[in-house]
Amino acid sequence: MRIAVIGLGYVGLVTAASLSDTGHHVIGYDADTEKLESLWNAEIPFFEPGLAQLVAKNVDRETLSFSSTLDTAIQDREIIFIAVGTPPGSDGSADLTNIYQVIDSLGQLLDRAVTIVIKSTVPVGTNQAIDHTLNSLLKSRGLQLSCDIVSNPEFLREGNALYDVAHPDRIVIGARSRRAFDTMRELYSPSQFTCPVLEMEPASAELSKYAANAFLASRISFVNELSRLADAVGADIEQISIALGTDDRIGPHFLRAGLGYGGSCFPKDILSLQHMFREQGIDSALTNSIQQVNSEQRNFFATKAIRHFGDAIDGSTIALWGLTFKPDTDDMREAPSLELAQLLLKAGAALRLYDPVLNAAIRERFPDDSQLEFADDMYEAVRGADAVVLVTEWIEFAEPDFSKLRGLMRTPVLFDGRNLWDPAVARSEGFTYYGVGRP
Ligand SMILES: NC(=O)C1=CN([C@@H]2O[C@H](COP(=O)(O)OP(=O)(O)OC[C@H]3O[C@@H](n4cnc5c(N)ncnc54)[C@H](O)[C@@H]3O)[C@@H](O)[C@H]2O)C=CC1
Ligand SMILES: O=C(O)[C@H]1O[C@H](OP(=O)(O)OP(=O)(O)OC[C@H]2O[C@@H](n3ccc(=O)[nH]c3=O)[C@H](O)[C@@H]2O)[C@H](O)[C@@H](O)[C@@H]1O
Repeated sequence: MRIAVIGLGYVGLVTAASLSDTGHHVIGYDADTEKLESLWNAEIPFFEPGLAQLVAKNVDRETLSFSSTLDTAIQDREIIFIAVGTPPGSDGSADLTNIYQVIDSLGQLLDRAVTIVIKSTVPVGTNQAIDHTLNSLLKSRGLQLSCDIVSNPEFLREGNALYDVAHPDRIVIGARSRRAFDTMRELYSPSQFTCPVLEMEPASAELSKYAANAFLASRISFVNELSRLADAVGADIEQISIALGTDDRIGPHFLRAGLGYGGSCFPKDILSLQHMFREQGIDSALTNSIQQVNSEQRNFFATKAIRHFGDAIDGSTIALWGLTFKPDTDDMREAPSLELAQLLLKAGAALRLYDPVLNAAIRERFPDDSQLEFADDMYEAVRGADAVVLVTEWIEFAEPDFSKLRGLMRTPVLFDGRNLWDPAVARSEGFTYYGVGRP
């Protein structure tokens, strides 16, 4: 099928590359000209494993290309995906400015009926409102055509995005006509999509996306809250998570205690969901507490370091390993490292920061502070340090050379914010070890 993808961020570019790889013909467009320049130069503007190769492969075989104008991007297309950002507004609701910019332009440019697919995460009612806006714009131009608006929320995880898009657990389609459902089924007909295709009303599709993210986030907050009790009573949250996860009714995923979730989506989508509850005048005590528990978790963990050092934290040097919100991405949106760094700096520690994908954009996210410096190597970061705080569980941190580490550090103390290391091994190597909810 002939497809346009508008918005080439994490979701848009992965969608464009993956659909082109299944044999569809895809043209991508983004309002950010620098992003397009990089793509024309075969550079991917962000880090996602495997994406550079997939883009290059499909550009080469001419199933994927990029356009500098919306007008050319949508010419002769059957389906137009919209995957622009929907960041949180000041009241927590999703800011739909980017989406409506695209819809207004489409209202001026379209001269044929197409299927418009909303991939961006949008509050309930948005698809219906877009339907009204776009089709009114077309009508005001004297055109007798009606575009189908389809909600097709995305469930990919950064760092795992190509796999997730190629092997989804389900495909959710919210539409109002048989024609739209059939177009989407044809789009997802390539044999790799063996999962259930769920057809529903757009409102249910929109809310399914928020429900999934809030539910996953609630599991994380639940284990994190429990980890504080485990810490206090000498129980081990890792063993408790296994005991929980082996119950078929619960399942093992998203039960890892740590520093809480970050990223562009859980925090913003929960704010947006809270806003929807407020708008309807419905109490949302459970949803409200997900985010509250999450931010408390950073304090809970920073307090371990602050208590360990006492007054001596002023004058101490602490290395932070892992800065991105999770491994295998360079995304710093709502990364726990940002909050943790602030808390430790405020307590008086000097910080040495390292991340495997450390780049200028990551450095810029931290305060310009004489007490904070960056290291280009994980061991360089710990030279003369009084403690290491493991913030993001990149694979390269999984099995450090403990004896080298001990030799480089001033005092051998580990704060393992992701329960990545075996406490018994760390202690046998001569380290004082603190995890999350572990005795
Ligand atoms: N990042 C993720 O893992 C996931 C994100 N989502 C949702 O997908 C949407 C996009 O998220 P990301 O890809 O992370 O955002 P992003 O910020 O990485 O990319 C958005 C892109 O849209 C472009 N854009 C903004 N306004 C535009 C316009 N008027 N015309 C053309 N391009 C425009 C921006 O320049 C940017 O390149 C959001 O609604 C998000 O909630 C859903 C599932 C997963
Ligand atoms: O809407 C979105 O943007 C996406 O949000 C999440 O994906 P993502 O944020 O990329 O990454 P996750 O793997 O879900 O991790 C989110 C955060 O939770 C944390 N986490 C995850 C799992 C866990 O057990 N414990 C835990 O603290 C991670 O460290 C990370 O900070 C969802 O998993 C995707 O399904 C969804 O499409």
